Amino acid sequence: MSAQRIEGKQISDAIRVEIGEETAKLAQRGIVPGLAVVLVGEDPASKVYVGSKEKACQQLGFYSEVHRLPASTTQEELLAVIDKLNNQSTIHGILVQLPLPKHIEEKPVIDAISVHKDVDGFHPISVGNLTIGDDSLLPCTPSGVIELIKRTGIEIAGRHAVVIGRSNIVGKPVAMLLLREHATVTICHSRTADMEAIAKTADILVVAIGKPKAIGRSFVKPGAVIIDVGINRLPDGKLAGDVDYDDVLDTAGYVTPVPGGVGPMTITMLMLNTLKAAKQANGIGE
Ligand SMILES: Nc1nc(=O)c2c([nH]1)NC[C@@H]1CN(c3ccc(C(=O)N[C@@H](CCC(=O)O)C(=O)O)cc3)C=[N+]21
Repeated sequence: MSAQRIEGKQISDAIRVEIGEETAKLAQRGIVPGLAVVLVGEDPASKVYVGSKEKACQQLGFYSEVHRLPASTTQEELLAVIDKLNNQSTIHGILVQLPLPKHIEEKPVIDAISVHKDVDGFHPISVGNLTIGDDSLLPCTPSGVIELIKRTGIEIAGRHAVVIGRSNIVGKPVAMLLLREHATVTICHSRTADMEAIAKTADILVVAIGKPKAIGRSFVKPGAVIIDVGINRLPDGKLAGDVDYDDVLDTAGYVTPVPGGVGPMTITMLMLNTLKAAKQANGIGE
């Protein structure tokens, strides 16, 4: 038996159609969702991602601004750009592309973004709201993971979900979201003793460790749902996930590909957050 491939690109396209319809309705009331992306420096991968975000905005009829700042930009200059965007009424979402150059501290920059415009969901208040179950803008990759699972028709409640990785941008928030969906959640990381044995008890296995093809079939319970968050550029230029896709195919029940899995969902959830922020700024509830 071969695992079913979860087509992230197709699911993402379907959600974008829904976002486009909502955006058209808002346009009739004179509301246009606006996203500002701030890119500091010349990281080639970041440039590609920022280009995809810009394209998604165009496709959906959003207003977008990209602020391309030189690598020499100071912390103060970056904070001044954020302050301006916080106060700009045409902008409902602000995303500062990470990683930032080494001379800029991440925390003061994230803290400076208005919680109402925090479409990355990285602000401490957004993280706190997620943790206590209050409404907030959810981090894009983690909410994309949940959407992929739900829209594939997979039940989360009562299942054992194992998250491999404990980063603030993926591992921790995806664990909180799975908990909110009533999974029993285990988080594994570099100090976990016998990760293989724990992973093998997972009904849902979410992998976000940033090591190409690190997770093979020896980590997989037969029939398990595997969500691969990794995007690693191999020396030959190809992309690989953190999961060895071909190796797990005969054991898993469902598996996401890379590319075409979680990646496209991340950008779609960013668009959804921007739409939500625009509605909230105009006093329109969910
Ligand atoms: N403040 C901030 N927020 C982010 O959300 C953020 C960030 N910084 N820094 C970088 C990471 C990475 N990221 C991706 C988004 C889309 C794809 C994506 O669409 N990938 C496609 C194509 C990949 C390709 O061909 O290069 C796929 O997986 O199929 C990947 C990665 C957002 N990030």
